[in-house]
Amino acid sequence: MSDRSPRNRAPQLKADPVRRVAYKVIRQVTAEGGYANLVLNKALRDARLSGRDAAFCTELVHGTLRWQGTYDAFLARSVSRPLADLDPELLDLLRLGAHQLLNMRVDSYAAVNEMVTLTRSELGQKRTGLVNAVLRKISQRTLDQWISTVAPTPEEDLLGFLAVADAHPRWVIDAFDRALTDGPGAAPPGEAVRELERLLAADNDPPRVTLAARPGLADLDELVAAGATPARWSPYGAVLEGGGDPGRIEAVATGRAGVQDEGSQLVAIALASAKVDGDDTQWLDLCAGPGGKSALLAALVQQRDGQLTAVEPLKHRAELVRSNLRAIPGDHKVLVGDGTKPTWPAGSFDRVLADVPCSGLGALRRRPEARWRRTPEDVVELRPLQEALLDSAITSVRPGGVVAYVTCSPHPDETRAVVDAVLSRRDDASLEDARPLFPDVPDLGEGPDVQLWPHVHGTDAMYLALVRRS
Ligand SMILES: C[S@@+](CC[C@H](N)C(=O)[O-])C[C@H]1O[C@@H](n2cnc3c(N)ncnc32)[C@H](O)[C@@H]1O
Repeated sequence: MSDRSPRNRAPQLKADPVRRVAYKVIRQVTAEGGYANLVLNKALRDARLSGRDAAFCTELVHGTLRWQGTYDAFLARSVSRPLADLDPELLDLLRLGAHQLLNMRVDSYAAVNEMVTLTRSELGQKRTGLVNAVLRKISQRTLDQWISTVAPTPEEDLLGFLAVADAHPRWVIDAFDRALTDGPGAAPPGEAVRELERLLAADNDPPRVTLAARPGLADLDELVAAGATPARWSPYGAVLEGGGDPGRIEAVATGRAGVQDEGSQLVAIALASAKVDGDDTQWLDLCAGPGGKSALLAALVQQRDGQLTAVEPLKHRAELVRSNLRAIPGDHKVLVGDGTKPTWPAGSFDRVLADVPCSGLGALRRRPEARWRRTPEDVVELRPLQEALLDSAITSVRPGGVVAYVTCSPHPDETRAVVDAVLSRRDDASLEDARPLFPDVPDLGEGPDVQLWPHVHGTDAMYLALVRRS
């Protein structure tokens, strides 16, 4: 963020409206479990912030949330009582101040004064002394100096150092390290640490907005004419380099194109392009909400005169699937139901997507708060459902048909471990090499499953295993 003189001005009596909006958004995320992107977009609209003010507010919110755990480690050294004893609203103000002092080019004097003024207006005069004192302490060191103060040295504990320096919970770093060491597309021996560092850095960069032209309804030229650049591998993908509101593009507004990460497009295309002999008209999306992949699959099966059935247990998410399918011709069905309890006969489908609920650790770039909200227990708790859904997907596909097991997480306990466990109990299904279904995509390793990475492919960390029913 560049130095913005209006933000570096002398102390104000009234709180800066942009910082106030940022603070309110952060409160809704940390106290009420809101999703930063949704809450922020609404708050920017309600406060009519645009241009530089909107960009400043976005950086305040995203940066503060992304770096939360690291700032807490610094704050714990700067406050005389345990952080857990601080009022949560005060802690959020301190985190917001720390972000401006350590990661944005805001003048320290201005940052502290603005936060004191904001404290006075939001929490009353009594709290201003503590905020002033703590933020002055924070301002006495640079980010690197703070990291050396609180983190283990890289020689002592490299992953512990990276957890602080790159703002990821330690358990997440351990999982990424495992995936990069022995998962599909593992880094060459000795390279895993460098890869891990690149991955963590990529997670701290906001992703570019990628669009998918729905086959038969829009083509890439139309998106390019609207200012997008063709994506690297998806024949339907285009990137809005400068960001901006995708809804202004007519094809997106009318549902002929959608916003979809290139990795999500690639896994759906991979399922659609696996070789299947015989009938190929009945496709199932077993975990469909909100329906990004359903839309791409429905458009593709429509070109084969076929039909997509999409299943989603949550009514409001099933509505989102319907809305995503609204522009796609054909007799596609959206069922509100539990994918582990099929209401259709076994072997009804030629292709099945099981894009199972997961920790989402592959999409940390787009969800700034997610890394601190998820816990290792989430991964453990999701496991039985993931296994049951893959099992049900295999039962739902006919002999000779294929299942794509997909997660937007590279955590080994959600990817290979699930596939191995399910296949070890079934003698009617086996794993196939999925790499040829990703033509031209580099660095897919030894297979047979595929792991995409933000730092290698610029996509979310999508995982795909291709299972064929015998
Ligand atoms: C990773 S998301 C799917 C994303 C979707 N394929 C897309 O591209 O938009 C997983 C979905 O599975 C749904 N889900 C949860 N439990 C389920 C179950 N028992 N059966 C089917 N779907 C389930 C969740 O509600 C969520 O919408």
